[in-house]
Parts: sequence; C-alpha cells; structure tokens
Amino acid sequence: MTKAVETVSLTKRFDARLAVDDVHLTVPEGSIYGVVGANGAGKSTLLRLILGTLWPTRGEVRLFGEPLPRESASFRQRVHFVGADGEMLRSFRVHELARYSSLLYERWDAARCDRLFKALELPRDRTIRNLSTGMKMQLRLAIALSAHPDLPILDEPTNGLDPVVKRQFLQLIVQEAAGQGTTVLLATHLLEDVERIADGMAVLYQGRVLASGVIDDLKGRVRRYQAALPGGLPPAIEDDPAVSRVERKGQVFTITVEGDTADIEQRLRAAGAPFVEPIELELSDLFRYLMEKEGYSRDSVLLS
Ligand SMILES: Nc1ncnc2c1ncn2[C@@H]1O[C@H](COP(=O)(O)OP(=O)(O)OP(=O)(O)O)[C@@H](O)[C@H]1O
Repeated sequence: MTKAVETVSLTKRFDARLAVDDVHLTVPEGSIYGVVGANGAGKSTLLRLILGTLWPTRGEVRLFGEPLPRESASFRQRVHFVGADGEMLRSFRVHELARYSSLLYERWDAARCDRLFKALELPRDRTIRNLSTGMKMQLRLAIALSAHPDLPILDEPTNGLDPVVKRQFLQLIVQEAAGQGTTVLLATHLLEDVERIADGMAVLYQGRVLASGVIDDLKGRVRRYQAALPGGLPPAIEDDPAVSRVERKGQVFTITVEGDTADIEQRLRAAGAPFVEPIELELSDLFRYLMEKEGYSRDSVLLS
C-alpha cells in the first residue's frame, strides 16, 4: 500500500493546550479518508500540520513517502486545500477565477472545470463576493479538482450546503476522486458525510485519535445478533469474552459480539434458538458503541 499521508506522533501545542496529541494516521493512496470530530477536536489544526502551514511541536508528516518540506513549489501543485476561510479573489467573476487558476496550476484541466461548473450550476458571470456561502464552497471545490492535485484536503466541505446540493456535491467528490485515483482527505463534524463517501476514517477527540481504520473493517469488528431463546441464554455464551453486551426483551436476546464470531450463530441455534438474525450495524451505531465502551458520551465526541 502506498501511503498518501502518514503522520507519526504528530503533536501540536498552543501554550498549555494540546490541539493535536500524538496522532498516528495513515491515509492510503487513492482512498477517501474522513477525520471526524466535534468543534475544537483538532481537525483544522491536523489539516494545517499536514499541509505544512503550521509546524508541529513534535512528530512528523510524510506525504507520498517523503517528509513534508518546509517550502516546496511542487508540493503546492500536488496538495490543494479547500476550506471556508481560504482566501478568494472576491472582485473576480466566477469565470475569471477559472482563467486565473489555469495560469496558476500546471496541471489545470479546463474541460474538467467546465464539467464541474455545469454540474454544480455555478453562475459564470457572477462576482464572487455575491455568491452564497455554499456556492463559494462549491466553487472552491471545482477549482481545486480542476487543478488535478494528488491530494485535495477539504475542511468542512459541506458547510452551508442544503441537503440536496450536499448529496450531489459528495457524489461529485467520489466520482472525480475514483475516476482519477486521487486521494481525498476531509475533515467534518458530520459522521453521515463520512459514511456516505469515505473508505477510511479517524475519530478525533480533544486532539487524540479514539478510533481509526478502514470503515468496513471497523464495521466488521462488531456484530450484533438477535435470537429468540425460550430456554434463556446459556452461561457459556453470556460469559464468552467475545460477547460484549446482552440485551433482553422477553425471550428475545440482542447479543453484541466483538472479534471472532464465526460460530456464534451455530451456538445460538444449538442452544435452542428457532431463529437467529444478524443485524447490520450502521456506522453511527458502531460509533456509539465504541465510544461508550471507552467511557465517552457520543454527543461530546460528535455533534451529529
Ligand atoms: N492559533 C491557535 N492558537 C491557540 N489555540 C488554537 C489555535 N488554533 C486552534 N487552537 C485551539 O486548538 C484546539 C483545536 O482547534 P481546531 O480549530 O483544530 O479544532 P476543529 O476540530 O477544527 O474545530 P472546528 O470544527 O470548530 O473548526 C481548540 O481548542 C482551539 O481553540
């Protein structure tokens, strides 16, 4: 696996506050990777450290296998930041910004820019200062993707977008990234955005990573089964170290299992269950479970 981003013991302290605390992150090349966390979790600081606009107190960032250089024009062509507070030429019209960007970026793709402007229905002749917040974010994304970076880094990209536009916008990120093998790193406080488009994720809380990995692997770590057991749940199953939670409603048991669960269905049937139903965990259920297990309330870690 080629690593687009790797951080090792990455730490950033602002006076007494640890904004990013010993973060080890691996973003595989070609993946869409989400960093999720509530306000103040350290997402923007982490992105700025990866971009090199902020320097760490400790630890290091490697991009495409190389240590992040303090100053490098070629990295500016390969890594592109999209955030709500990014500067924009507010007196330019939309099409003028595209023309200007075509002179700035060596790998500019004019056809792609046209396609994205059309798909996002961006008004070419409107002055940028007169665009809505959501439109400005869409314009930033269209420009960023047209510049063909190897690594677009998006900070809260769906802020200010209504649900319909948001869905289309996220879809566009997936299409453009998958079509080109681009790696996308995004920070958001919305788990649902990550669930919709990302392959991998890290959950950040007070600067620390609480859980990270490939989303399907994270989902596969925990399974839930529902089984009717007229004779009750045998102690051998209840006390199995892989069984982490048992809930009961009448004769129906909901059993949460972590780790190797290959034979649990069989064992439940052998215990007399007339039916055993595996329940697919949503990312938000999994997240709630993992956080509660670690002793955190889900709502302090995430807001959605
Ligand atoms: N330049 C700075 N000087 C001092 N403290 C800072 C600075 N930048 C960020 N912080 C602090 O570091 C912590 C993490 O902030 P950061 O902006 O990275 O969080 P975030 O997860 O991006 O939050 P949000 O979703 O609200 O943007 C916060 O406590 C913030 O107040």
